[in-house]
Amino acid sequence: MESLLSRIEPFFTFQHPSLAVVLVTLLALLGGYYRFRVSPLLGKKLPPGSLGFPLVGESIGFMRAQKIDKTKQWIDKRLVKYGPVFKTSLMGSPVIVLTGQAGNKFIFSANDALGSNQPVSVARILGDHSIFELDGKRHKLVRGAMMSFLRPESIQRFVGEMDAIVKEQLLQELKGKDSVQVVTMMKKVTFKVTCSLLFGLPEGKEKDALLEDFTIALKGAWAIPIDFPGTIFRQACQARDRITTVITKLVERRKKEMEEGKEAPREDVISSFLNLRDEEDQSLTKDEMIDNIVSMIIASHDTSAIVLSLLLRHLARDTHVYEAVLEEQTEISKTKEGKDGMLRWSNVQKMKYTWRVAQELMRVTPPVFGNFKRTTKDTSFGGFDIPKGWQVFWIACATHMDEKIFEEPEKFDPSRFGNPSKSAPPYTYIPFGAGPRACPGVDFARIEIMLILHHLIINYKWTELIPDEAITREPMPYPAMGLPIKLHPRKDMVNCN
Ligand code: HEM
Repeated sequence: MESLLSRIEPFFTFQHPSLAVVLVTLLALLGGYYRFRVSPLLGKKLPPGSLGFPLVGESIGFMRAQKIDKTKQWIDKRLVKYGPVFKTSLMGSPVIVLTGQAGNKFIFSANDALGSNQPVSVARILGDHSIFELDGKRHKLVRGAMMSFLRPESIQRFVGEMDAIVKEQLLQELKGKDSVQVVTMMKKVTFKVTCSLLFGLPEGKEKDALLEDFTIALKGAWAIPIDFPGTIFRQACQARDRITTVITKLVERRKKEMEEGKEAPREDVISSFLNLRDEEDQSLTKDEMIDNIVSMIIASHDTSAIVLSLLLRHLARDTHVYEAVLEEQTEISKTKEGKDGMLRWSNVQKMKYTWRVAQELMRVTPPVFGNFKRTTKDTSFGGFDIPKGWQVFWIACATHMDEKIFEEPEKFDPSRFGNPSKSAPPYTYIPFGAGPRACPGVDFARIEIMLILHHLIINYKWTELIPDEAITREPMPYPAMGLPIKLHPRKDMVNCN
């Protein structure tokens, strides 16, 4: 009997135990996928669209379109095929794209079905405690600390200081040069302004290395989240780790100085974070501070650098707008308020036409293409179900280039702004987002952009060295070759204000 049993072959045998492990794992994954991804969707009316391949989704096509500045076309193709609400999958998450004024209003107004939650790659770079990930009381607490520096009343106090940093940096970047690469220069200047005014970061090699790491980290924030040697995402994660080390040292040094009773020359974001207490009198954790410092640096310097680079590109091509900006800035330079020759808040308030040019530029080429929210519960919009846990994506160009909202949208026309008869309806002009999570840095950015442009146009005319240089999005829209320009000085930078 025993020998008989030993001769009976089981119905199915595994020659290799590892094969069994693989099969069981696959079945478990499929079971999990069905239970968590498929079964909650049964019976729901999802918007039309394609989720593409697992994990990768439609990210490759989307990113390719970004690279050649054809993202609007990528969106338009889906708008035509599926309508104003459609589904896709980007950067590792299923996404519902909402377009148009109603879609924007649904996303931007206080809506308890929508929370903040970025795609996997963005969250890894900004950190789990970033303001972009926070909701409710914690979001209000951190945003309040940032706003204490970014509201107009606070900025007014340091416009002169900002002007001095801008002049010094421009002088350093431009002195003795007859050509310059605009993108690199603008990144350096805006990084210096952010780091000095908001964080008191000292000059030196560490600061230069930090700028390079921020550039790498930002590229990876919108990459496919494959953490494998050589991928953009892996490089970005490594850059983020190096950034964490530097900022941790900075926070610890400042904490020690505060404990020793040494006051910072001026209160900045780090000291404000260190002094912050929640309703239970608890301070922010170290990770909360680091993630929010990183988020603020990423949110602030690259966006302003883009607007400035694109402004210089536009002004080199559009003589009419260039002359009008020059005229306004020349007038302002004659009536500077500060006895020290620095521009002040009131001077910048007079730069009305120049700011309208920047606003029109951000309509045509929004620096932030769009952003993600995540549903905290099942919800619906436009007759479609949006399941809990899905990403919802708003897109600026979908309303910015809509001819029903902006007459002749392809035409560059700064007079759209400041003309009440042409003013855009709510939730349609959204380069800074809208609602309770709208960009808190809008005034900081406006002042910084106006100051930098003032000094450049008062001192130089410029021409592009690469005619018709294209735009690429990485994910921000930069001139593809960094916008090299030839400088034609009006007078010596050193003698001018
Ligand atoms: C031209 C420059 C800028 C543009 C176009 C811009 C655009 C935006 C956009 C579109 C959002 C997202 C809104 C949303 O998701 O609903 C945002 C958020 C944010 N921006 Fe800006 N930004 C600029 C400059 C700045 C500056 C200079 C700072 C800081 C000094 C800053 C700090 C932030 C922060 C902290 C958030 C998160 C707000 C929150 O979640 O409550 N930004 N910005």
